[in-house]
Amino acid sequence: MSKHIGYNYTTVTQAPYGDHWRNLRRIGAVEIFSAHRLNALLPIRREEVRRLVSKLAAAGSPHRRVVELKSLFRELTFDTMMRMVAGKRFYGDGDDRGSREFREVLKEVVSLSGATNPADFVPVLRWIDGGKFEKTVAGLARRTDSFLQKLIEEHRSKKEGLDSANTMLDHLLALQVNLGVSGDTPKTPWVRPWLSGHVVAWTDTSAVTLEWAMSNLLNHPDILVKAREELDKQIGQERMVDELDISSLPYLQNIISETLRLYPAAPLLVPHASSEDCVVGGYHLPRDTLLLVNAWVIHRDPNLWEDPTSFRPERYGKGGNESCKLIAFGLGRRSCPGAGLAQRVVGFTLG
Ligand code: HEM
Repeated sequence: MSKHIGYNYTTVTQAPYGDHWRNLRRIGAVEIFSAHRLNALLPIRREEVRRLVSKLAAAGSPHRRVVELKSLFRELTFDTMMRMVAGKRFYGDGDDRGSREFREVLKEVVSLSGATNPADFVPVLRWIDGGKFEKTVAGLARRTDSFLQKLIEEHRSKKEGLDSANTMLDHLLALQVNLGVSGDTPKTPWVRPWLSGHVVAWTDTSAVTLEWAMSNLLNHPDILVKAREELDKQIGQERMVDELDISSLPYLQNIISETLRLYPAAPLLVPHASSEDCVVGGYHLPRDTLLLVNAWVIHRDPNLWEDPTSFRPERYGKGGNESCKLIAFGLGRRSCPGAGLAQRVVGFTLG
């Protein structure tokens, strides 16, 4: 995966700690994930959440009907992502052949990401598998790359119909020009890896979290009632919640934390590798050892959590340090740079 999808270990998720990784993170922090940039893209998120609400209202009327939320959440997060990144939708009015193909490719990439290839751990299996896994991944990487290249060209030529003024891609391209870099060539291979790394990490994580949050709310009617009461008190029934209101909804935030604890979207985080000999939890790890962190188990450890398998948003409100024990976004320098954005999108949509 890291060789092909990860542009030979140069995406932010796959790059080893060092100058290249630091540059990618810095570009993200300053140009993309700063409060200023995220606020500028708020109208997109607001419009996409409104579209979801309209779809739900249309699907549920005139009589109560069953609505399949999973695909609606996936559409919402995917379109929000692609409009913020590239200025166009990939479902709805953007549902052409190219968009469908890209969605399919990304779905496969995500399903093969993480720790799914046994040959990465037992190299002899590579020989038994006859290189089939690698060929599949190399094919997916080629398709992803040609799609991203096309997107970059569309933005460079300011293709008609693109809402191009303030997208992440335009900021990245402007930065390339400002840095005096002539283009996204093999010598300066960072725009496509930047896009690829972030789009893959973004795909599904927020949609899965939304799906679990809704499932938990529906399975715990008492918690749903409390969440509604908080909304009515802080926002009122007349008005739609705005992303900016989320900070006044602590109970809703606790529901998201509890969802991420019991159902972390990346249950094994992202595989880490030791850059030098070290000791973790009393175990000696030689340099270059692959380390998987099982957040799912840690989040359900009875030594750390009271009544660990129950869904109890109240556990965060007692002035304790429960939320410090959450590692759903990782910890330290490799922790998720999209955590703030994800929490905004999930909170806003639930609200
Ligand atoms: C609920 C949503 C999300 C969850 C639960 C999540 C979780 C994670 C986790 C667990 C990691 C690995 C941390 C580690 O191994 O220490 C990670 C890394 C990462 N995430 Fe997220 N993420 C989410 C949304 C996003 C979004 C919206 C973006 C981008 C826009 C994003 C971009 C990234 C990137 C680029 C990395 C790699 C960071 C690095 O290696 O330096 N994530 N995420």
